[in-house]
Amino acid sequence: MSRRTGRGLAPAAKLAFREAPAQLALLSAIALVGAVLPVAITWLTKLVIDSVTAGTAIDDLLPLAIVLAVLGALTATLPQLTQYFSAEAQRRVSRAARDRLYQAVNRFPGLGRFEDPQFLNQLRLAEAADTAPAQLTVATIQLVKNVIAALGLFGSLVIISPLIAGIVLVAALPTLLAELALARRRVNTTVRLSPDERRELFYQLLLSDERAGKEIRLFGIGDFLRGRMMRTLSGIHAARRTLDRRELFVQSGLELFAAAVAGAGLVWAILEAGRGELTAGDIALFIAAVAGVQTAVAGIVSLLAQTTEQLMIFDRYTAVLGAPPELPIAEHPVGTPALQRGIVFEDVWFRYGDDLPWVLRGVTVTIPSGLAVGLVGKNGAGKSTVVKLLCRMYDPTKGRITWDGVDLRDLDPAQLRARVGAVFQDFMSYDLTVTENIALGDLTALEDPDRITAAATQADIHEVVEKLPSGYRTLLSRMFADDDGSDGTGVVLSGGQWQRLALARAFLRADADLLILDEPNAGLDPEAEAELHARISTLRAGSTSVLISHRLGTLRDADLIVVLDDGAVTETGTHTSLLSTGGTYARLFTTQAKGYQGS
Ligand SMILES: Nc1ncnc2c1ncn2[C@@H]1O[C@H](COP(=O)(O)OP(=O)(O)OP(=O)(O)O)[C@@H](O)[C@H]1O
Repeated sequence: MSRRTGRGLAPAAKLAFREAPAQLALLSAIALVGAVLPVAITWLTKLVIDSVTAGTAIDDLLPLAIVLAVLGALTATLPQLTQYFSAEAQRRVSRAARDRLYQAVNRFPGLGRFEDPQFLNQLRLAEAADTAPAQLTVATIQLVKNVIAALGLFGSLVIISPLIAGIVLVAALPTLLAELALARRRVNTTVRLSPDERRELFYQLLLSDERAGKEIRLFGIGDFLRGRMMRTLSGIHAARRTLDRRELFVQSGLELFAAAVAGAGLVWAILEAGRGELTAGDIALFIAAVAGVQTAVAGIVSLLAQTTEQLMIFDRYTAVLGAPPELPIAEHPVGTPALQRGIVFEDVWFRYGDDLPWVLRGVTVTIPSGLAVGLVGKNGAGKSTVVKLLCRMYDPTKGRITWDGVDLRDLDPAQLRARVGAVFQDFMSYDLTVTENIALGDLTALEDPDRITAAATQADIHEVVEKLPSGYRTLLSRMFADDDGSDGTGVVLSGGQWQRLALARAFLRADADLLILDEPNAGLDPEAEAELHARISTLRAGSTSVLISHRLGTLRDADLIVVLDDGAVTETGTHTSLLSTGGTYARLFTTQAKGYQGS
């Protein structure tokens, strides 16, 4: 166990003892009893045998036999008690460990970590490590127990034959080294297989996903995906098989070696007894002590290996917990005041990774406070990226974005986001009730049905909701059943209806300083789209909005239209001024208008 890995033991034990103090204290007490019992039983057995062979009266032997029987019964119950209390400790500690892990995950301010495969591998290992603190602590307690037991039995062996005692001890050394090497190999294999296991999980989820199911069936790609999943699984199994084989050979070899040492010791003891050097009780003590020491040493070795393995896994857990925020958070963030003047992009350059192409190339644009700004551009021009930067999901690679003159980097991201309402292009549909789906926009509305209804009405989904089986309490899911189990099928909305719910979620923040709608009308019919825009202009009159749409007609009333082309702003102006300039906007608009007129 390296010193770096070993350092994880203290925080793991601290967490474990804080979450399950009673269980771990009981486990320690049970372990102590379990450590002393084998030594006591071994010596009592010798005493009984020697007394029998010396012809001691049965009345004197009976109390000894009863004590032995009681100790035997106690020995039999200890494993069950150990199992019960360690399972309970495991549950309590892993619950706390998981809670901490996802608190840490929630603390990452941006999206960068979730697009980093290395971090995702780390996270997958950390997710599997929530049992590590309890396992480590229980293993350490068991380790101490085995050391005490081994010392007691070893002492007994030394009394009979220091030479054999020495041989048994030395014989344990290769086992220890081999088991530690195997433990390290096991963890390295798990780390190496983590990306494959994530991929295998991806295929599994895909094959049972309702949305993917449509394409899978239409294109007939189920067997293709299943084949890929099975190939990945075979690769994982092959790696694990290689490891298992190695363990089989190493461990069988070690077992044979231990048996040979014990056998040789037994032959020696019988020869000694033949020469009258050892009594029958001595032989019984010898056999029990050799077996006991070997079992205890094997236990120590396997616990050390387990501890090493768990510590290496716990290392990944602490790595995720200790990962710094991927966006620098100002030590003393400036409060985010209500937007007065506007948001300014100052020569903003952005790419998603150092080895990826530039997505924004020197964007300089002002979103003046109180105006509705339309963002227009071809697919991949960088519109949604601008939106993500506005919410500070990422920081510009070069340049800066200011909120009333303050760099977004100097603001507290949570405060900034509290001032923004948004419907993203890839908005979420939650398998929750209608109320919950809307209230996620502002959790304070969860207990305020009037606000929920008002937001739903503004998004023009109220009437649809009222017709649902349980109105606003209807569960929108085919994946989960209602809690009361009365409706096993759940309700599914149409694409446009989901989009309206996402709008309602954003409208809960109707007084937000900035409302961003990234193609909120993609799933809406033309009438609904016109109504939506009329409603937004009334609702947001005098407030700042950024609207993205490929249907340029819906943006013609925007106070300012910004055209983005290949990551750069190429035109800005009103609909009328841009049409008269005859640039990209004019070309796109005229093409669309012609399309609608059928000419
Ligand atoms: N998370 C990401 N990681 C890497 N590249 C990305 C990521 N998101 C977007 N991109 C790339 O950035 C470019 C701009 O994408 P963006 O989504 O901003 O365009 P858009 O103008 O909103 O396009 P559309 O009209 O199709 O929605 C694209 O080339 C895309 O491949």
